Amino acid sequence: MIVISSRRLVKEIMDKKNSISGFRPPAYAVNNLIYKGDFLLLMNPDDAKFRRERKLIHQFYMDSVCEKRHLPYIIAESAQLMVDILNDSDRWSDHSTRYTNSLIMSTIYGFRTPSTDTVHLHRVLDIAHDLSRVIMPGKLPPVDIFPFLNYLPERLFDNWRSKCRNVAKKSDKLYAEFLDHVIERREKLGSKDTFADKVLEQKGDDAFTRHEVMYLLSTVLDAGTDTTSGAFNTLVQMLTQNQHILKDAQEEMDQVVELVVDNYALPKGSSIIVNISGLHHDEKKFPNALEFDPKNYEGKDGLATAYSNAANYEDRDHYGYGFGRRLCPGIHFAERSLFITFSKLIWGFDIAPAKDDQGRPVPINTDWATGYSGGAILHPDHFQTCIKVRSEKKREILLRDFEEAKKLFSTLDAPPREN
Ligand code: HEM
Repeated sequence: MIVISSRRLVKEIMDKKNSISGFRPPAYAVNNLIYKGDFLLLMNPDDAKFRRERKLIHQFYMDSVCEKRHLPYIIAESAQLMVDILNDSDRWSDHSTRYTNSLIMSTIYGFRTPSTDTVHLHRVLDIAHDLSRVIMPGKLPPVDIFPFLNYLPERLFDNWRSKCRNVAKKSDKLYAEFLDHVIERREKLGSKDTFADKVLEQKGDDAFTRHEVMYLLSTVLDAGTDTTSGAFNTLVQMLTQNQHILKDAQEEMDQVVELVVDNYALPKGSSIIVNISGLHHDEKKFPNALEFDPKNYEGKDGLATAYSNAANYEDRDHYGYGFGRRLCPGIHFAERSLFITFSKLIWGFDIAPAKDDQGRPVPINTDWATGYSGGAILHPDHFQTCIKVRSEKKREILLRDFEEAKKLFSTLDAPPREN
């Protein structure tokens, strides 16, 4: 096992030698028992299916498509997010989950998640929760390292096989229902130019099996949901704790936005772990690395896409979207989504620490070792914050934006009913 904590080595190994470093170690339980070989994140770059899937994702979520097709949905969904926060600020985090789920669902399947009560949202979250409980470190026997464990009765290891199969059953049911909704719609109305339509339109050698389609779509759904809401929730936490940064950002926004709202040998087969946290806390690069300080990125005015493949490793901004062969194919989409929601939030709202009975700010645990948890993606643990609209005029603009967004929402399907 090799751990990399240097920008230069990330460039040399993960980017330049990506035909070697983009492989994945085996993960029998998840890959075979749950996803039956159809989980993109565990596929290897020499697998033709990996290349076909990444190509389709890239084609549908690349820069120009985001700009033309997806941006109106990002703007419309973020308008609802702002109004949801306006009306129900205590549940801002639930609303950010609804936002990310609805946005990606509408691009994949052509129906949205209008409220935090929408049934399919809870079914998606429930499966993600079951999955993270099954794969939590220590829960599965290390069959990838000691294959003989596979031959021992599963009851010795907390019935791990049955647990994986149960997750697969629940997940198969949900993603089959989503897919059938699209297939039925295509029979009646033809293509709605969603990601599912594009995948179903693949012909001949490029055609996917039903199971492959279900899990290509669900991978994009999962990869695009928790990641984006995790970033949003962490921003709210950092702004709650760093009032001076919020004020500076609001001042900047008010000036601009009142007009428009809108040399190592790597043994073959080694597992390489890029120490992203270490890279982001490198004191040579960021002397105040433990502070939330956007000034560390001063002058980097482009989206992360602009720096993700920088020839000089020192020019890269951050590694949040990965690197090389496995660079996040949703980067163009996610960047627009985060830029728009972050800007609207800062422009429209004051975000301040909640106060206790004696008027003292309620402390927030931002220790990265103890204050964050989750499955594959870490989110801040629950914290108290107080979010209030900055002025009546801003409230009016946010409500007006939402009325405009409803026109676009009416072109999408109603969420399918559970079978
Ligand atoms: C803030 C938001 C996001 C962040 C920080 C993020 C980050 C990442 C990272 C670090 C990886 C590489 C994981 C690995 O090496 O195993 C990745 C992979 C991936 N991301 Fe994203 N992502 C985000 C949003 C999205 C969105 C919106 C989509 C879809 C539109 C998406 C689709 C994917 C897919 C399909 C993969 C798997 C690629 C592969 O295995 O080769 N992501 N993402």
